[in-house]
Amino acid sequence: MIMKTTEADTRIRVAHDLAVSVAGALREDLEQQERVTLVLSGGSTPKPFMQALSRMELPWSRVDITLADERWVPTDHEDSNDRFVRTHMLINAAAEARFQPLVNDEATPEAGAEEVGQRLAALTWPASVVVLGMGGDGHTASLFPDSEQLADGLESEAMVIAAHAPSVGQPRISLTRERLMRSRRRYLHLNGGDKKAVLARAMSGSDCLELPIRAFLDAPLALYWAP
Ligand SMILES: O=C1O[C@H](COP(=O)(O)O)[C@@H](O)[C@H](O)[C@H]1O
Repeated sequence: MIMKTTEADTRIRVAHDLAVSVAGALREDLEQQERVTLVLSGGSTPKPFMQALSRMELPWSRVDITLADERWVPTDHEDSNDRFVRTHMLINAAAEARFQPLVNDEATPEAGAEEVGQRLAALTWPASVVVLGMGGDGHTASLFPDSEQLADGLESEAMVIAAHAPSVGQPRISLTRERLMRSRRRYLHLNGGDKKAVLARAMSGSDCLELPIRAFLDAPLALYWAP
């Protein structure tokens, strides 16, 4: 369920509002525990959010950052979420944070998933914050409606799954729904009327295989949206 909706008239403003909320949540948890885990999404939407968050004052050396999903491409590839995080998040004050990538040197996500899962298992769970995005087809992380691995990603108790979808070219690796839900707070960051309409459609139905974002609407989710 959408517990709280924060809207702003510009994408920069909503990105800043989200960064303030995430920083506050991390600070709160860092008062209680030594390390915290922050799970971020790739795609184009999070860039101003990451840049704003990177400037927030926090004990960043105690923050572990990882991703909700990744393309199985070299980390210098222009589509790499790893590269995106290093460019837009691990800068300014947040350069002190530790980053845990979702890729390794294996040729495929199937071959690499076990090692990635072991590394992620060593982080602090539940994660303090998961920031999700959503595509126009209702996918979130790399849980795509046209993926043969979707049902597994929604039901498996594994840390990660290898994912392939005809709608996207590159093989992917994705945290499962179970792992993304293993978090104290979840935020959904969207821009544009089209995505708002997709979310409204998701909220009025129940088939998670049609719109995978539905699988995250049965628990509190805070929406951050700008036109
Ligand atoms: O492929 C992906 O798409 C979604 C949304 O991306 P955006 O470019 O529309 O912001 C993203 O949440 C997901 O992590 C990413 O891998």
